[in-house]
Amino acid sequence: MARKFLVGGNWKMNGSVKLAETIVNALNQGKWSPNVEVVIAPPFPYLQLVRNTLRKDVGVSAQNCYTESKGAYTGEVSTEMLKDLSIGWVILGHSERRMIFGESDEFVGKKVHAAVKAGLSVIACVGEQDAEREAGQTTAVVFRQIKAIADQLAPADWANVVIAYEPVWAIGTGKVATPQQAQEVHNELRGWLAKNVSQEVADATRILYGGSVSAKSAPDLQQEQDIDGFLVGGASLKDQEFLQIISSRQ
Ligand SMILES: O=C[C@H](O)COP(=O)(O)O
Repeated sequence: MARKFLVGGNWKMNGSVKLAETIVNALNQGKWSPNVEVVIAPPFPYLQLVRNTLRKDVGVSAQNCYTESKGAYTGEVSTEMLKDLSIGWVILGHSERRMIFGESDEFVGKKVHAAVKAGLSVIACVGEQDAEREAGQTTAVVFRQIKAIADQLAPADWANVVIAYEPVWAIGTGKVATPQQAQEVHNELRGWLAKNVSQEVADATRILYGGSVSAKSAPDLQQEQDIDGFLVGGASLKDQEFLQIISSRQ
């Protein structure tokens, strides 16, 4: 089954009105293969500006949301608010949320459930830390993380979930996983879905790679069978490089 290649740009806590305008203009004028879907994830304050000015065939994503639809949760943003702004996507379980803000596997699973139930599409992140890879625990860690998500979902919910495999040691370090390293884990994750959810879900679910993706590394990475796209951090803030990454796939 053909899975449409997806390139996501996660700005993290970076950007400004000016940068948002620059990236929107570049994407609005950009040309790429119809076989590639593009989603960008600016910080909350820029979501509306970006959604209102960006071409409609490019998705806009939040970088987080809460499990509840409204209430006394100071500082949080609900799925309903995202929908109110016509934001169709949310990134959940990013390693920075897990490590800096202490989000547990279970909490990430609950957020994914809440977002899918609200009708949002989710990019759900998993990935091991350096020491875990060194200790031979990569598979155990990503299986534990994906299980906590799957535990909250019905098989049909997977139609709106994309997995992003982001080894923590490769994020923002310039130390990109080799295509073989990434392919190996993507294949394990797909196998996990086949065994624990269904073969159909395993075949249809897109698994993105994230971690120091650049215009240089993208062409080789995208050739791997189980790499269905990228979640790009730093390079998504550079409009021309981001366009080059999108165009690495035909
Ligand atoms: O969400 C994106 C990833 O954390 C990758 O970030 P990076 O491309 O800056 O390494």
